[in-house]
Amino acid sequence: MASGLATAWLLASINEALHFELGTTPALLLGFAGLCLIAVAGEVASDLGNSYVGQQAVAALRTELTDRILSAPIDRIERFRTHRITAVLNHDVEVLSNFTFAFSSLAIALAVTLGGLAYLVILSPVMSLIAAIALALGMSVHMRARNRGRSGFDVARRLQDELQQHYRAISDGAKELRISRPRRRHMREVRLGGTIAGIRDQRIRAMRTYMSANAFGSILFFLVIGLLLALQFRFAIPAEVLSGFVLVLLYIKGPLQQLVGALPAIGQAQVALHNIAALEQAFANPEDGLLAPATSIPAMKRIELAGVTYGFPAEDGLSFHLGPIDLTLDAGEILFIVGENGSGKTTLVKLLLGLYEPRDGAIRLDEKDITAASRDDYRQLFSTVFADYFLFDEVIDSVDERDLARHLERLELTGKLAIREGRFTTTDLSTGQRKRLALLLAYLEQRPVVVFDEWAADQDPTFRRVFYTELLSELRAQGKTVVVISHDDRYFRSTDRLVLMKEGRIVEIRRGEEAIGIAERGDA
Ligand SMILES: Nc1ncnc2c1ncn2[C@@H]1O[C@H](COP(=O)(O)OP(=O)(O)OP(=O)(O)O)[C@@H](O)[C@H]1O
Repeated sequence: MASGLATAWLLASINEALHFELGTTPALLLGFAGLCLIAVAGEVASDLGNSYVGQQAVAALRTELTDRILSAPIDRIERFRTHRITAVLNHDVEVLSNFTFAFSSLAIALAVTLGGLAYLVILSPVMSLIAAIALALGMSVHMRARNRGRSGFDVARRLQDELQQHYRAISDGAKELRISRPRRRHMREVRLGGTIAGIRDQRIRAMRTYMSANAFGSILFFLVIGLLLALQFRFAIPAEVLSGFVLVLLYIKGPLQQLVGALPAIGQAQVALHNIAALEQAFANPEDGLLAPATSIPAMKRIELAGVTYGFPAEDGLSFHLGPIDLTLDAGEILFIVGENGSGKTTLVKLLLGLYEPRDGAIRLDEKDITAASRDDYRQLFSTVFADYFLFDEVIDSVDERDLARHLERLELTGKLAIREGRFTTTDLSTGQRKRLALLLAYLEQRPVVVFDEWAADQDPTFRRVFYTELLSELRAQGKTVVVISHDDRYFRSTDRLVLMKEGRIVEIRRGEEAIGIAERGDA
């Protein structure tokens, strides 16, 4: 602000010096030098301070957003969709980051403009009224352009979400696209082509609106200056006032255009802020302390699900309703959950793990109800290998070398990889081997309950047998409780209890040997 005001003051001094009868005096020169110094020093300080504060704010925003995602309810994350999260984290935060760099020069431009206008009012209130009317007209056109432009950027931003989705499809689905020419062409011409062209057209349209408003603003400027020149004799405008007006108007045209030129960036920053706010709001979580330091692993004797229900919201189709579910899980047992595809096995397990909050009913650990405050401690009971597991390459648990060697041998991974500086030396393994590595991580976590969702689905027959007949009972022998979602009816005899699910409900619970009956009847 100081820099901008000093610049406006400089204009006033120059105009004064032009009409000073005694010529330039030392005082005038000294004042001129002082104002130059303030203008330049203010600009430098403002730029430096701005980039520091701006980048601090952007770093804080990045941390805040990733914290939100780390603590968000899992069902909200699933509903929000990964590509939309990526678009907010990459695109929207970057737009804001870029905007912060422009901020100091915009503040200076604003101060120069305001200071210049203030000088005009001092020079001639009547003539500045004419200038003010022209300016107000220009502003109103710009405001309308801004609103239209912003809605264009809004549409373009929504298309950007789609683009992220297509980007994922062309990298994750590279193999499928390479095999199928029709799908590849459809992806290029229809999906990618349509979205890319849509973003281009929306942006061009938005920019065109801004540019037309800009041109109108320039014309207004010259009209006002022309009008003043034309009227100078009719209204006997003093030379000092006229030159002051022309000088200031010509000078502030630059900063004013800079301000107006920033409107598209401001429009995009507003859209970005709106998206960030939407993500923050969607991911608010009633659970506190999810980012607190790790505590010791809890113990369990019995977990009880009493009248637990859950429902997915019906967005495009029929909603799925689970429960009411009554089920207990005792320490040291092996429990199989079986049932047709879509019967609700994974959903039940997500409730058991405390990943979904039950709509009704209660989950109890050793007869104590799990609440929002205790849910994250409760989750620490479990190690998991989900059907759609994610393999982290970092090992954060302390590893006993002999233990590791034993596990690697057990999982037939000896010589394939090692742990160096807390990381697996490679995760470039076959599909089945990667899944064994996920199992190894679950082992290393040393939690009391281990949950496998269709773990054996991509294992060879020999290792599948090892898993069901040896590994599970080894885990039980170590005192662990094991929950297995399975379609392998040949191995249902490996369980202590078997839960059969159908259409979101438990329809049968069998003990030990009785489970074989289900397999033989082929009910599951
Ligand atoms: N994220 C989701 N949003 C909406 N509905 C979902 C979601 N996940 C699952 N569903 C619905 O819930 C039902 C149960 O899904 P779930 O994954 O629990 O089945 P499952 O028994 O584990 O099936 P599978 O054997 O195929 O793994 C499905 O029919 C599906 O329609």
